[in-house]
Amino acid sequence: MVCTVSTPMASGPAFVQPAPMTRLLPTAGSEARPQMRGASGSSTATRATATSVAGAAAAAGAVVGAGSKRRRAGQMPKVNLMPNTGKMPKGNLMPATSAPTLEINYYELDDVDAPKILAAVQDAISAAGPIVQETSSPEERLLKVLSEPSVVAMLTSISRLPVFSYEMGSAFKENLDLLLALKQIKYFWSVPQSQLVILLEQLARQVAGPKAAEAFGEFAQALAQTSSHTEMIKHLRDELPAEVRTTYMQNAEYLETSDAHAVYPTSIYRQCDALTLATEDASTIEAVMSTTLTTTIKIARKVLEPSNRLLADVYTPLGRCVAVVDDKVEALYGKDLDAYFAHHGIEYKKLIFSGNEVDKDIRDVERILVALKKSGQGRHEPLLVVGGGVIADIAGFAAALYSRNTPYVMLCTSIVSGIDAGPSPRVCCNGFDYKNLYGAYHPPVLTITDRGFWKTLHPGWLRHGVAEIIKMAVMKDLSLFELMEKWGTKCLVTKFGTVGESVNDSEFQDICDLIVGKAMEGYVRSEYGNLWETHQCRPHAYGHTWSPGYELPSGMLHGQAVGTCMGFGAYLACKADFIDETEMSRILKVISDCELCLWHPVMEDGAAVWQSQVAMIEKRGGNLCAPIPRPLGQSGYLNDLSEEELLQDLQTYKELCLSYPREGRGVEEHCVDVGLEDPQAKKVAAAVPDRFVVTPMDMVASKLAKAKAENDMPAVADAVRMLDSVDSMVAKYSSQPSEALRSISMQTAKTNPMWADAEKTGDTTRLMEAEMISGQAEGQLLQLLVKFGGVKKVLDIGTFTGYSSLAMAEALPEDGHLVTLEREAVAAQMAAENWAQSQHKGKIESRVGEAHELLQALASEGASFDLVFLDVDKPGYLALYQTIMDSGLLRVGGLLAVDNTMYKGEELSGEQLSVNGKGAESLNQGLLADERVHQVMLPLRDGLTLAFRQC
Ligand SMILES: C[S@@+](CC[C@H](N)C(=O)[O-])C[C@H]1O[C@@H](n2cnc3c(N)ncnc32)[C@H](O)[C@@H]1O
Repeated sequence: MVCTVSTPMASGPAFVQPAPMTRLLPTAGSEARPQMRGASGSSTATRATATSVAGAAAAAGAVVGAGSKRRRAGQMPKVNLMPNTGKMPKGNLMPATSAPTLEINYYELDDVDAPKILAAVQDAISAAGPIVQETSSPEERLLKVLSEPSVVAMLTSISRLPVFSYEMGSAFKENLDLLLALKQIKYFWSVPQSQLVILLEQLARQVAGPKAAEAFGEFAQALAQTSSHTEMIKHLRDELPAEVRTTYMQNAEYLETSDAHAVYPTSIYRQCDALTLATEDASTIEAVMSTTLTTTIKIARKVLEPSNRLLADVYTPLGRCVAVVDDKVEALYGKDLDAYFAHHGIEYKKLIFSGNEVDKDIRDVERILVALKKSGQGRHEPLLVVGGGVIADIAGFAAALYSRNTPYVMLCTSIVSGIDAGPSPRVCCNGFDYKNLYGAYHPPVLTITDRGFWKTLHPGWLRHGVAEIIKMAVMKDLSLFELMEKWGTKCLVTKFGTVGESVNDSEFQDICDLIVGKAMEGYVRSEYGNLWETHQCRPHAYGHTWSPGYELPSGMLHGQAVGTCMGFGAYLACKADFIDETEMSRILKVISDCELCLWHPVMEDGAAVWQSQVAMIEKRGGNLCAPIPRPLGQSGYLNDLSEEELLQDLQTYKELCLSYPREGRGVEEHCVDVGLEDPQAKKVAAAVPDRFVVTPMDMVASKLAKAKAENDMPAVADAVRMLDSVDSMVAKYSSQPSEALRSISMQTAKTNPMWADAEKTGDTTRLMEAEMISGQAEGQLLQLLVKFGGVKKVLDIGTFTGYSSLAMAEALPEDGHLVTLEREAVAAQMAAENWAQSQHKGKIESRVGEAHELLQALASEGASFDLVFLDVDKPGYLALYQTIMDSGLLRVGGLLAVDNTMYKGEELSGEQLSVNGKGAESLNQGLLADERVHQVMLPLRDGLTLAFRQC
């Protein structure tokens, strides 16, 4: 699909086409200048300049001469300019001014003559074909191609065409790929060398077939290997033969005044035009301005396979690609993206951002802007945006803001972005708890939808996206509706032909593409003609009139809420005689078959639904303008619905829905059902003041949340300082350790180099670290437990340098006994040396070996302990725990203390657990499932769990 979006330049009074153009202003100089004409004046000098330049182009064989000019650069509306006769047209009540009006026209372009353009392209391609296959260097071949008279003629003449105009679109509407190439060829002078050759290849494919295109393709690949292929064509001018150079330069000079877009473009995807009318004394000026944007949409397959050139053709000429990528997409397809760009020799800079609704704040947009600046993003190079609806919205908005507008290519990876948010001109972010409060109108220059990405979508997300397809089908396309009736369920089950047997079902593959393409086409047909939302007849707002009032409170997925609103809209359409009952039933059935919600209990709150209608009327400029089908497949608008009627209609609609499967309810209706946070819960939590801050951790979390919301780095630093100080505070206000324990801490702190050597020499079986020591807070807790519990017999599993052993021994009574187990003889030896000076050393018995074996031995000796401290390698935790319990090593009424049960917070981070993290998790689960113990996990240091053996 190739679309040109043009905003209407004029509305209101009818204008009449002007007499042929003449200019009043001289044309010399480098800036594009407006051409101003008075009622009757003209400048022959200026006209002579234009004619002589046009003559030069004609001499080179240009297909369109100066005799056939248009005034429009882009697709200007068919305006009729008022003849400036000084007399008012009949029926006009406005008095005429006697002074002549000055009229400023900005551009002067050639007429579109499709057969001539086509012939010129054919001539150029057949002349260039043999040249690109020569054996000389790619650089030489390119110069030769550019010097070929028919190529010169084609390029210069296309550069003078209104390529974004309605006439151009109509002339080439039967061949959209040709139209797309011609739109860009206009800018040939300023595009990179590679880009021009890729465009020639595309032209060749359209006018001379795949074989001819192949030769250009090979040439493009050879050229892409040269160091200069990213340089603009105009930089080759001095290497061209003199007469060729002169022709190109004269063309450039001519364009400077007739259409500067073509010779000094800031963007090859948008143009401007205006009509300015001024009284002779310039005391009153009436002007209208327009912006014309061009965009392309492709429903494609296997976009990231190296053989697919859609992205490569955009980024090879630039030599690099800067991309904003959704973090979840990066996790799933990051390697494929890396490999794709590496294969094509394109430098790939990826900027990863979260694509969650909660991360759709203006600060998230700002973060993207900062990243773009850091990556040196240029205003000419299209940014690549890869992801779903949220990334499409925030990265598109960042692109709109960056350098006031930067083009971007949207690679849609979700169903919602693939048919709705992706090609949407409405880019935005949330603010002050309002969805999409800030935004701009900035569609991508290229949107690519590849449903291959949908295979990894949660089924709930697919359903939610299907709602948008049904929306377009009901409002715009009966044939799409019929496809959904027939294939909607299968699309859901097979994730649009991306899983199971359906992958090899070519007929179904085509059906899926057709459904996606038609949904997309319906969407842009509704949206692109009303780009700035300057009126409210917006068919794509079907299903979006009443549900905004209850979507958040219900916690429903957007698509599910849209389902309810579409169903209700269909019911109202039937009631208004816009559709008949059969059509209404068909609509409700498709919604229900696609497992979407028709009715949700939240709709019982009629007052809230009415409030939504009131808010919508305000938003829609005082009109309800609720889009509903009229008839099925076409759009109508409901404008009057009183509160009383609404409440009554909701009740009748509810009764109707109850007869549908699941009593009208959807499958996995709510955000939480598909693993997403409930946005309402999030909103409520965000609104909760600091009164819920009751612990230092709460305070840190609260500060960090606030800092995140306000992008406040000093507040982040403050939170970090607090976190760092927690251990010091615990140490400060806990009993102080003995001198012997202090000494063990100090000695152990120096051991790291020694442990590294010991591992290398094989003196230890594992790498030990000074940080393995338990330390003061735990030491004091263990001492307290020994004292409080009247403990006499302690088992310390994991001696290391002897800190926990000595700490507990110090607390034991004189007749107390502690057995400590250690696998590494070196550590056990060091511990013994550390206790050597302590008066409590006699209470300690050290055993060296694998804990498991040592436990078996202790058990066979009939040993039993009041307190067991477990602090060894985590993967063995659960097995050791079971041995301790099953063998009776921990007596009933005894206490088990286990260290590191929160293992580095791995489980909290949500990242994949390490083997140690998994070991800690297994033990935690084991404790939970074991009724013999009553336990509590304390967030002391790395987590310390105390488990009392009750039976
Ligand atoms: C974290 S450190 C113990 C720290 C000590 N409790 C303290 O208070 O400083 C773990 C010790 O257990 C030992 N260890 C690890 N796994 C073991 C096992 N399966 N059997 C015996 N000892 C083991 C290690 O060699 C290490 O010295």
